[in-house]
This record gives sequence, structure tokens and C-alpha cells, in this order.
Amino acid sequence: MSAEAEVAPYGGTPTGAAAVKKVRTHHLRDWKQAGEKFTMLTTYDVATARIFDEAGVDTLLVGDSAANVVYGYPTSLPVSVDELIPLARAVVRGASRALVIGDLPFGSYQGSPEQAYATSVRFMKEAGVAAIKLEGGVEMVPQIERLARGGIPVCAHIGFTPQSEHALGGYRVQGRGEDAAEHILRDAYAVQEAGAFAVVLEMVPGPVATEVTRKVEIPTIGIGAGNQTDGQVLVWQDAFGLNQGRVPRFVKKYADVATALSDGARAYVADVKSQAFPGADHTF
Ligand SMILES: Nc1nc(=O)c2c([nH]1)NC[C@@H]1CN(c3ccc(C(=O)N[C@@H](CCC(=O)O)C(=O)O)cc3)CN21
Ligand SMILES: CC(C)C(=O)C(=O)O
Ligand SMILES: [Mg+2]
Repeated sequence: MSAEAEVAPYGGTPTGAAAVKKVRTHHLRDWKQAGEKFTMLTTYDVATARIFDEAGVDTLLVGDSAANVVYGYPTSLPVSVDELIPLARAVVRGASRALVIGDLPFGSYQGSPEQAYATSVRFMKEAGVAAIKLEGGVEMVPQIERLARGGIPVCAHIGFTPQSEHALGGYRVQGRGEDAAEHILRDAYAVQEAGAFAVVLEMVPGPVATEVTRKVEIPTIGIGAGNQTDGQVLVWQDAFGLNQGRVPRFVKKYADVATALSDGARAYVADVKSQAFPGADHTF
């Protein structure tokens, strides 16, 4: 395919997502400026990394949501750096185009900028991720500045920050009311000035996410934040029907992987019991 044909479906701009062979943090900013939306999905293993990468998902987040969807913990709080790094390493092996971002888990960066730096270095050296994500706004400015100074691209995460669920009083929308909306905007400016390359906005009212997206220069990535953010992110098990627990209201279901797996497993069990499998084709 010619370069022109590759670019054309996206509008013919040289910065178009289709033309990008390897997504870098600066591409997200280019896309924001061009008004081109981009995508992020959580990813925790090599098979899904290859599938999402080839499907054109721009960024893969090795989320601390692995706590819930991979490890079966009730919240994201228990998961450790040692549990996330092997997953991140597998995702890096499976991704060729997408930007892979490691999500720092609870307790691995809040303590100090040096702790944030040491944990991020582990994600970059041991897993090979290209960027780091951490939760927090104004209060995380020292950490974000330290990472940016150390050459580590940082994605911030404001609004509802699940690692602070006990401080926030549960899983609830943030930024309702004028003071709360002001607070979200202050957080967004703070992480931008500290050097974050992007910011996740989780569970904030659509109009607040729209205002933040218009006012800051860095790309915003929404989850439960309306369709005006520069990018969108979902936990893949939520989007593709493999979440056995409660699925948040902001999720749209795009596939039913649980039913496909269940049907496959039941058919396999039945075939083995009836000796339909292995058949002649599968026997040496
Ligand atoms: N599977 C999964 N999906 C996620 O989106 C996700 C995780 N796990 N783990 C880490 C965090 C936690 N997140 C969550 C989890 C639950 C709700 C939730 O239950 N929201 C309700 C209440 C909203 C309200 O009433 O204010 C909802 O119905 O959306 C939201 C975000 C987002 N992240
Ligand atoms: C939901 C996204 C933004 C996240 O932080 C995670 O999956 O851990
Ligand atoms: Mg997370």
C-alpha cells in the first residue's frame, strides 16, 4: 500500500494515526491539535496485546485494574509492583505499534518523589514500558516533576481515582458542583505544569471533561467522562464481556468473550466425555 493510501482514511494529514508506525507520547498531542480521537485499552498479556495493537488501539495500559480482572482482588488496592511487572513485560512483547503505559499501584509512589522514581525505573527496566501512569492531581506534582526530570513520560489520572476510594467515600462521580469542577480543573493544570504528557479523567461530568479538554494543552483521556475528551479508555474485560463482577455504567459492551469461552469449554467437555474428541484428524 502507498503511504498516501494508508493515510487517506484518516483525512490525509501526515500526523494521522494510520501513518504512525510507532506511537510516541508526542503523537497524542499532535492528534489532540488535529482533533483526531485516539484510543487506549487496558492489556495484561501478550495475546490481547497483539490483537489490540493490530486492531489499531493506540495505547495499551497495563492497569492496576489487573488487581480485579486478572488477580481477583475485590479492589485495586492489594496488587503489587511484583505482580504487575510480569504482565507489563508480556504486553511490551506483544505490542509493535501501540504505546505501552505501566500503571503504578497503590503504595508504590505516593510516599515520595524518590519512591515514584524508583518504582517507575523498575517498570521501564524490567518490563520495558515507554511511559508511566499514576493517580493524583495537585498532590502528585512533586512526583510528576521528579519523573519528568528523570526522562520518564508520565500520564496523570484525576477525577475519580480508585486507589483513594476510601478517602473519596466510595466509587462516585467527582467534579459535581462548581467547587468540585474547579478542583478538577486545578488538578488538570497542575499535572500539565508539572510535566505530564496526558491526563486520564475518570467519572467526571461530561461538561467538566469538555471544559478541561478545551483548556489544557495536554491530551485528556476519558473513562466515564463523555465523548469530548481527546482519547477514551476502558478496561478490556468490561468492554468485551469478560468481567464477572459489576460493570460500571460508563462501559459499552462490544463483544461477549465470556459466552464464547463458556461455549467452547462446554463443547470440549462434552466432546471428551463422548469421545468425539480427539477424532482421527487429531490422532497420530
Ligand atoms: N473492571 C474494572 N473496570 C474499571 O473501570 C476499573 C477497575 N476494574 N478497577 C480499577 C478502577 C475502578 N473503577 C471503577 C469501578 C467501579 C465503578 C462503579 O461502580 N461506578 C458506578 C457508580 C457511579 C456513581 O454512582 O457515581 C457506576 O454505576 O458507574 C467505577 C469505576 C475504574 N477501574
Ligand atoms: C481504568 C484505567 C484508567 C486504569 O487506571 C486501570 O485500568 O487501572
Ligand atoms: Mg489504574
